[in-house]
Amino acid sequence: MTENQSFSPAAAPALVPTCDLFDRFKDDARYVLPGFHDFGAVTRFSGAVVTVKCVEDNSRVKELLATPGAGRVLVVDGAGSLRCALMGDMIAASAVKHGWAGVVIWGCVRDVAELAALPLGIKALAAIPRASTRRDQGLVDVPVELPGAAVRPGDILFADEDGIVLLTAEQAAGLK
Ligand SMILES: O=C([O-])CC(=O)C(=O)O
Repeated sequence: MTENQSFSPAAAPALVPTCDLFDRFKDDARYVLPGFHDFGAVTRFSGAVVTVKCVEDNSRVKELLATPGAGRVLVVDGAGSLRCALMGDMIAASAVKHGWAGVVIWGCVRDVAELAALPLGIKALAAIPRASTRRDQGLVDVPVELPGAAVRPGDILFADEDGIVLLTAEQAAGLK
């Protein structure tokens, strides 16, 4: 168990609109560049970040989303690969069952009709039927990149229809 996995749901961040976060923090906040789309039934979500860095191998994504999420958000740095999906309906259903607030994937998903019915925030680049090949590769809880924004474990992510904003835990604490 890592430090982040002890994150308490009672300390969940407020659901502040991303545009309000810009108005407050300006360029002291981090903004993910456009290109992500909503695939889950939840389009507004926030939570402390857990990270995975993996390329065309969703071994770590599957494992992590089968552990208690406690309202956190999994950020998957898939290097933007459009060649295969890093999450489908089975893994996403597991995330719901385990209490994750959302999953942001710099890469693809599949089973999008089923994903659209799940009470989970899901932002990804696109859909593709092809699944990834599990080779037991991938890094957990490391600094990762999304387009336009470096992401560290323990950051607080806010997502809504306007996009994705990242704050440090210290910045987010000031919102309360
Ligand atoms: O198993 C996978 O790699 C992705 C998938 O189809 C699922 O989550 O249902």
